Amino acid sequence: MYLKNLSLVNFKNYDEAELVFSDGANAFTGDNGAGKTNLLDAIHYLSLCKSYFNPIDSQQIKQDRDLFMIQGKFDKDNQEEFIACGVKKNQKKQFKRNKKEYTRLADHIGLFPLVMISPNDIGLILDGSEERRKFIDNVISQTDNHYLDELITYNKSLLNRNALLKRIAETGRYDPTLLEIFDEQLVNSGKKIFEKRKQFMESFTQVFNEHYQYLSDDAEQVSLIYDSMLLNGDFDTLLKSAAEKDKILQRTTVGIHKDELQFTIHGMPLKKFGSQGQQKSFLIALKLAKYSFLNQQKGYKPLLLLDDIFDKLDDKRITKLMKMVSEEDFGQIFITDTNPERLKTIFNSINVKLNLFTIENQIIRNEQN
Ligand SMILES: Nc1ncnc2c1ncn2[C@@H]1O[C@H](COP(=O)(O)OP(=O)(O)OP(=O)(O)O)[C@@H](O)[C@H]1O
Repeated sequence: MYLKNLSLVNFKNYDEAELVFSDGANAFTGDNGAGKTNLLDAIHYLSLCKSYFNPIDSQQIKQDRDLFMIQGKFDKDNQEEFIACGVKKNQKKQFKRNKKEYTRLADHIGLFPLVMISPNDIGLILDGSEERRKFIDNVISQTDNHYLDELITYNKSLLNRNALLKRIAETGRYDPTLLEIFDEQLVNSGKKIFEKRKQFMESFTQVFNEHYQYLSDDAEQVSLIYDSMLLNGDFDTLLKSAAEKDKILQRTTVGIHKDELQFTIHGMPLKKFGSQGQQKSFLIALKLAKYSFLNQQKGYKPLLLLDDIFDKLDDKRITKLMKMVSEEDFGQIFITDTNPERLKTIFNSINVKLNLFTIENQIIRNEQN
């Protein structure tokens, strides 16, 4: 599966743009603010119906214009697939596959899988545990529809239970039957989510380790550990024993909403002890593991988008990474960099053909390297 071409109208800083891609390595180069990341984001739209960076569709319309259009042709198993996305100010987003409009955007997601690696992702390491739970939830739910349903049910039950705990504290009154019902709902979906996360993490961690060790040349010992209260006991029992504490605190203190992914380097927390390059390598290995997982589950290779990937990585890691993503385990890739000479040198050194685009004042020139 690969994207053959892309056409834009009034998307972010572009009036109009037309690009034809190769099924291997493609790169966008230009100064800061030239619009390199915007092109990656347009590709992200075609694949996942939304921007990677900004959830508000209307803000992607070029300033002072009324609508944007993104169109692209994918090749999937030698069949052409024409995808079009249009957003008009104050109107619902239109999304079409082969000229037929989707009634549910969810039906499109997963058909053209994509993995983006961007400097924005550093929050996965530096921010709170919710970011890391979102990461695993996102990967699992891309290949398992039931998982998302269980998550929705769990979160609803959690809200209900917390609201009840608050009411109990405020009124002093207590309906044990209602609490039992919410507990049962929470335990039911919580256990399923826990089992899926645990099972997923077993294979994911292994692939992650392989990618990290390759990138770092086995120089560093890193680990990715799934930590859940449910590893220490049955959810039902844990919930019952925390009941009094929960009533005092007016919230549910045990459950899979407290799960954490621990990232360590040489046994110490990565957030505090990892260098910026090591943190970036960790992030890349996580995303590449996501890529491998989607590839294995879907049976075809997702697109891989690498935004500003070279900053903070040493030359050895950059070359290893580029070599890896250009080899047969990976498919079509898109890279952004401010420095065209660096890109040319790296791709020449690994003997891989690069389809290079140079962007200046909205003009996109294509030169084959
Ligand atoms: N809705 C919009 N209308 C007009 N311009 C926009 C809009 N959204 C973003 N831009 C412009 O797009 C430019 C940023 O583009 P982009 O992030 O793609 O740059 P880049 O080439 O990746 O830069 P860098 O090398 O700094 O990462 C900015 O100049 C910004 O003002």
